[in-house]
Amino acid sequence: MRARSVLYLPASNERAVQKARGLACDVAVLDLEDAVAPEMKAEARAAAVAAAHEGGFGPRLGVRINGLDTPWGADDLAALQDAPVDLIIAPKVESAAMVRALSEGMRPGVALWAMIETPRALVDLRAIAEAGGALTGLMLGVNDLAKDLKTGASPDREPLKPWLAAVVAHGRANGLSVIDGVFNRIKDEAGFAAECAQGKLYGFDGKSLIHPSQIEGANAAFGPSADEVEWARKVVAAFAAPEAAGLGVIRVEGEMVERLHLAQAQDLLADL
Ligand SMILES: CC(C)(COP(=O)(O)OP(=O)(O)OC[C@H]1O[C@@H](n2cnc3c(N)ncnc32)[C@H](O)[C@@H]1OP(=O)(O)O)[C@@H](O)C(=O)NCCC(=O)NCCSC(=O)C[C@H](O)C(=O)O
Ligand SMILES: [Mg+2]
Repeated sequence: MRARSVLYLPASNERAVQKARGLACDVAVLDLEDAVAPEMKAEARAAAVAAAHEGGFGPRLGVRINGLDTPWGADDLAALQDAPVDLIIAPKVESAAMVRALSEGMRPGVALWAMIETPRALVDLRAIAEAGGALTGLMLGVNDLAKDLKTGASPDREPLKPWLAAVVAHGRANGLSVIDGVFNRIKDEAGFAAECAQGKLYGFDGKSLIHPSQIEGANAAFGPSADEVEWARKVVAAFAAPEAAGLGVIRVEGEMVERLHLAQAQDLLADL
């Protein structure tokens, strides 16, 4: 299922919760972690459970819980046991054991996305990605990562590039969804578009978002472009032609095309 646009909103913000119901994001995530002040944690948890029961959020609803090593994480997980959510997002996952502990506390059928946002998670990325259980996705947390790595500011995320590639590689190797991190400058449309394009280039399925104004750009950037759709149709048509019967490789508009490209084209068209 598509996850081009993954919109966070504080579960404690009633107005944002209401607004999210009418938005075109692929996943809405009610946040219980960093967007909620410590004194509001219990109230936000109850609001998230109530909002989930009320429903109306579009394709998929997730809740980002607090870490199990905080005073709130276990209660968050327990409160979500009977709530109709599709996804639980766990912040600051640092080990396979953490993935297993989270999975054991979840209702079967609910998916887990692990946030990769600490240096320890980078070092143990392989074990986390291979942990199994309910894990179906990796989500980059660029704010925490930049803070803990002590990287400098950079217009094109220069210091994070190895980790963008590593998260995609470990995610793909294990059949997981891979979601890029947030872009904080809400008004910087050009910067956001450039970062979406970069995320797509690295192989991410979609982007974490913080404001409704970012949804349309993310859906466009992480969906196939008109040119990609046109090319996919040409590849499928070329392999369907009688002269391609029995061939593993053909030439389409001057380019070598193999059956792996046919499979890629068929996948792209199936997702439309
Ligand atoms: C960043 C914001 C606090 C800005 O809020 P505000 O100034 O109120 O925005 P607007 O006035 O432009 O809002 C216009 C309307 O849109 C609604 N709205 C705003 N944001 C959202 C949202 N995310 N989802 C749904 N609806 C939203 C407002 O309510 C207005 O509605 P209305 O008045 O009815 O028209 C705010 O955008 C915000 O809180 N964003 C989400 C912040 C968040 O969840 N952060 C935590 C996740 S990101 C993170 O933690 C990163 C990661 O862990 C890492 O380490 O990198
Ligand atoms: Mg974070």
